[in-house]
Amino acid sequence: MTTPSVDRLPAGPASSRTTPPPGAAVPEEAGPDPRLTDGVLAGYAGCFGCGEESPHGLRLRRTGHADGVVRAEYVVQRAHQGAPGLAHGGVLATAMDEMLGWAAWLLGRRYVTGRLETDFLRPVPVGATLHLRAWCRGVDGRKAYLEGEGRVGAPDGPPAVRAAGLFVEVPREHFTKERMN
Ligand SMILES: CCCCCCCCCC(=O)SCCNC(=O)CCNC(=O)[C@H](O)C(C)(C)COP(=O)(O)OP(=O)(O)OC[C@H]1O[C@@H](n2cnc3c(N)ncnc32)[C@H](O)[C@@H]1OP(=O)(O)O
Repeated sequence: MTTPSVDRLPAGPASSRTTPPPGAAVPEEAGPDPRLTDGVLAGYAGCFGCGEESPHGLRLRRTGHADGVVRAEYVVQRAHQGAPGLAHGGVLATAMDEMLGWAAWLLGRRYVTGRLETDFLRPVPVGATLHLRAWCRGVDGRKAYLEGEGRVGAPDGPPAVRAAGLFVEVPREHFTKERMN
């Protein structure tokens, strides 16, 4: 069995709900502002995507950002399997959610995922390093439109996952009002 050629797929997974409307501008990157987080999310160690205290988490490691593109690496762990030896699709979607979230927060406002769309292009083995990137395609009021991809083995390796998301700006209280403890 062969892996389908990604060249025959559409350029991105975006539906109309994750495509910025005409005229939506891409704002200047504001950089992570510690005042936005109030200690709630900045480098939150318990984060399943990036936290060091999440034992089975993805532990995404940011490798930098420039020109509006944030980059990270993710090494697929045994705890992240779906089929034997291969990453679970939901885990890969989580990695993309995290990446798009970072790209949104770099705009200098608080965002949460409203909608996440994912294309899975090829299987990703346990032990492989996924090279991830994400960027903003536009902002329209409270809505930010993000895109990203993950490539296997190298930044220019074969694409394994692509995502598009709609993130919605929320007030600080969003992160405290529904907490159970
Ligand atoms: C340094 C920190 C780094 C952080 C990285 C974090 C990465 C991880 C990110 C996450 O996973 S966040 C957790 C998962 N997401 C959530 O828990 C969000 C749960 N949903 C909500 O809280 C609310 O539904 C939400 C804040 C998204 C929207 O509710 P609101 O009442 O504030 O707004 P509203 O429903 O009026 O929607 C605002 C606009 O967004 C649109 N919208 C909202 N959800 C949508 C959706 N799913 N699809 C399409 N459009 C959507 C909606 O139509 C509307 O468009 P218009 O302004 O044009 O009318």
